Amino acid sequence: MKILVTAATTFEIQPLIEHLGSKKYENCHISILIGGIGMMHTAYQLGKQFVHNRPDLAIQAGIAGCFDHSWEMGKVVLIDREQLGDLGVEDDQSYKDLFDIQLWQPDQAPFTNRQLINTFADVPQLPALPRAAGVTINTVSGSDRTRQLLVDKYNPEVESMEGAAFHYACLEEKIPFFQLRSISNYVEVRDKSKWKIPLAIQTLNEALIKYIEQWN
Ligand SMILES: O=C(O)c1cccc(C(=O)CC[C@H]2O[C@@H](n3cnc4c(=O)[nH]cnc43)[C@H](O)[C@@H]2O)c1
Repeated sequence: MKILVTAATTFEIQPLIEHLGSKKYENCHISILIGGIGMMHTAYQLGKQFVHNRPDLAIQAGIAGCFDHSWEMGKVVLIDREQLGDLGVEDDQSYKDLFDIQLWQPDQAPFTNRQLINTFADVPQLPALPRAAGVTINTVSGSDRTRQLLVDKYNPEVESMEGAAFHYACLEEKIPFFQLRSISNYVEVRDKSKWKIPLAIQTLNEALIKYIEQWN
């Protein structure tokens, strides 16, 4: 079993990297790919990786913002669907995405009804974690206007900068996959002092290590 673990930055999966150390698992081989922040880097790195070293399972792990203030920081979720939050056109006061202006069709592969859905088919021993809807953007949302636009249009629970690119690449290549996100902040008017990045990294890596240890 070849498992690829990918993250935007080394920082986010450093505890996993240290845990793996020189460990050898009998039943699997784990590769790490640091793909960089954002969709462009992620798509390029994954595309290259899948050509040269196609995994049996791909896992994307990272921190993220959440829209619901009742969620606790450090909550870890599995993303079961992704949408692109800022690929489109401005039309005076309104924003239209590529489906709205019919450049893309709602069910064009690998989209289903405008979404990049993970059915988790063929994922072995899927972690029993809450599932959530993701939206992926190029600019971390930091205003009430943008937050409301995304909520009204996509009804997301979690925001990241890489999720949709990962879903797209895995769906296109038919590689079983799952995306783990740990909440580091609320999507709100930007106040970096409220972000809980160390906590989110800790809980993210606990979930990752728990999953990987099943193969020991
Ligand atoms: O502004 C800063 O000083 C700063 C310092 C460290 C990290 C950041 C980020 O914006 C992290 C982006 C990174 O983490 C994911 N992430 C985390 N929270 C969010 C969010 O609310 N919206 C979108 N992405 C988020 C993202 O996937 C990136 O990989 C800033």
